[in-house]
Amino acid sequence: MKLQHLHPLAAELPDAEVTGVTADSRAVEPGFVFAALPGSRADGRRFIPQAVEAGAVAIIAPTGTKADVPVLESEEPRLTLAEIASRLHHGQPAHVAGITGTNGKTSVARFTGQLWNALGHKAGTLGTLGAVAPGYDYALRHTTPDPVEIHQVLSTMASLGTTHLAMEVSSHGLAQHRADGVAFSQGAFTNITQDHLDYHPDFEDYFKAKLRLLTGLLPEGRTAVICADGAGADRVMEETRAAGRTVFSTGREGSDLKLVDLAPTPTGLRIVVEADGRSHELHLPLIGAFQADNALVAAGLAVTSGHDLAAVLPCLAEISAAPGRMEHAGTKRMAGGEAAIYVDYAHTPDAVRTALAAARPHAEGRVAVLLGAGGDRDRAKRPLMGRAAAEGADLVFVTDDNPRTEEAGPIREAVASGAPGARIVANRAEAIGAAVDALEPGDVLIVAGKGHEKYQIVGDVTYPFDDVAVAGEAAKAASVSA
Ligand SMILES: CC(=O)N[C@H]1[C@@H](OP(=O)(O)OP(=O)(O)OC[C@H]2O[C@@H](n3ccc(=O)[nH]c3=O)[C@H](O)[C@@H]2O)O[C@H](CO)[C@@H](O)[C@@H]1O[C@H](C)C(=O)N[C@@H](C)C(=O)N[C@H](CCC(=O)O)C(=O)O
Ligand SMILES: Nc1ncnc2c1ncn2[C@@H]1O[C@H](COP(=O)(O)OP(=O)(O)OP(=O)(O)O)[C@@H](O)[C@H]1O
Ligand SMILES: N[C@H](CCC[C@H](N)C(=O)O)C(=O)O
Ligand SMILES: [Mg+2]
Repeated sequence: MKLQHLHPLAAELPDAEVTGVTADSRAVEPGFVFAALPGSRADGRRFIPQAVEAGAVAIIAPTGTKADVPVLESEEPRLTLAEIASRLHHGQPAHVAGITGTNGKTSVARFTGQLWNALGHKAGTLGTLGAVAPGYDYALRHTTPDPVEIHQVLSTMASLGTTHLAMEVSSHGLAQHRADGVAFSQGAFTNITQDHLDYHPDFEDYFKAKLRLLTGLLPEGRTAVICADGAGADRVMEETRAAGRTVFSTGREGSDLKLVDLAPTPTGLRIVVEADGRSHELHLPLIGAFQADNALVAAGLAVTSGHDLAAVLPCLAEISAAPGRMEHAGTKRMAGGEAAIYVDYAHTPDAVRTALAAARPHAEGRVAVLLGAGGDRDRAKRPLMGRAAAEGADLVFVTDDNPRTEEAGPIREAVASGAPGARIVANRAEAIGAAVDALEPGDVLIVAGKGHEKYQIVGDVTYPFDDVAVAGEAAKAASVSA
């Protein structure tokens, strides 16, 4: 594609044939445009000489940047990169729902994809679990990858015939304009509570970043499905309406798909929903009351994408949870009865609270929890996660969860400072073993924080580690044989 046709900022530049775009100088090939972005660890402008050496024909960079090749000077270079990536790797599924919120994005994306597939579409998902569509499965390092990767994935999915995509949009992704080149047809907002205050200067900045999906990236006149329950939901709905987008609200406080009753059953949740002036009773094959909120947001996306409620609701009976979200990992069998062990991806204070509340109705005995907190991430959430654990569980084990480049001991101490009486066991496998050993008949254990993750990151090394496998083995080892 011709450089001049790529972007208005290039219209007056000398012409060149462009073969690709990247923000990483190490990935530049002849004919590429290199986006030189000031970052948190490095300044991309330092790598302009290497990029030119490798064959870059133009540079995207902040206003005032000089180079030996033409420069697209931009006040918002990350936005310009996203716009150019979407033009170069053009084509996307015709219908894209963007999903944000602190917790529940992966679950909503997965449910929405399942509903669309059940309704006869070729649907995919993009987010924490990678990019997945019929005939396509691609691993991603980020929930919302950088714009070049987003548009390569979207373009491939479209060429494989995917018509509908449910896409998670993280606050980092929003703050860094990673998804600004995507044409969203619908938006969704699950909830907002504390996370990522290592990256966002304060909660307000985090809130505004998330809101931008609905008030900025989603075009005016489009519909946003919003869970009306929880702190912040009123403001999200108000600002979304004020920005000229239509709100479809769900949950106990919702007015379009209203949850009026919920009861756990041995295999899931029985819910009653009011919609279109009628009451509908449904069974969801999902463990955890919070999953009803996620399922209703997904149902809202399916309905507002053009399906009758009467067609959508029966499909909810067939949905399945994302791996690592209240996933049953094993059962400890003892002389007097059994104790169940679930793995859950709760890694924020609110998610820990929610997961433990979800476990309580399934426990005839005590609720136990095992948790840690990630290194190189929000430090302020650590004692709050500990406190949520102490308040929601009868037994707390604190251990490691991806210490990354931080010293693990102080992270454990910070979590435990919110949970007096917690047992601290550094090694995660040993901690899981100790927690399983402590279980008595009727107890339920939640192994929190890593969910589907198959690794433990210590320093810069990623070791294989799988909560589901380790907990399953521990349950077997601790069980009395029949
Ligand atoms: C804080 C953060 O989000 N940082 C992301 C951001 O990095 P950055 O812009 O600060 O990059 P930097 O390392 O300072 O480098 C600046 C620029 O120089 C370039 N560079 C660097 C070295 C070199 O030799 N040549 C070169 O061109 C880099 O490519 C970059 O463009 O852009 C990079 C390229 O896209 C990302 O890899 C990086 O993700 C870091 C590693 C990360 O861990 N991000 C996590 C926290 C994240 O994004 N998580 C969210 C949310 C998770 C959730 O709640 O679900 C996600 O969407 O996954
Ligand atoms: N609607 C909800 N309300 C509160 N907590 C929830 C909700 N949905 C999920 N959770 C909790 O959050 C955890 C993560 O869920 P999920 O992976 O769906 O969220 P996410 O927003 O995609 O997370 P991430 O930001 O890491 O990608 C779950 O394991 C559960 O503990
Ligand atoms: N997307 C989240 C995942 C956190 C999962 C938890 N296991 C951790 O490492 O903190 C993050 O990167 O903050
Ligand atoms: Mg996710």
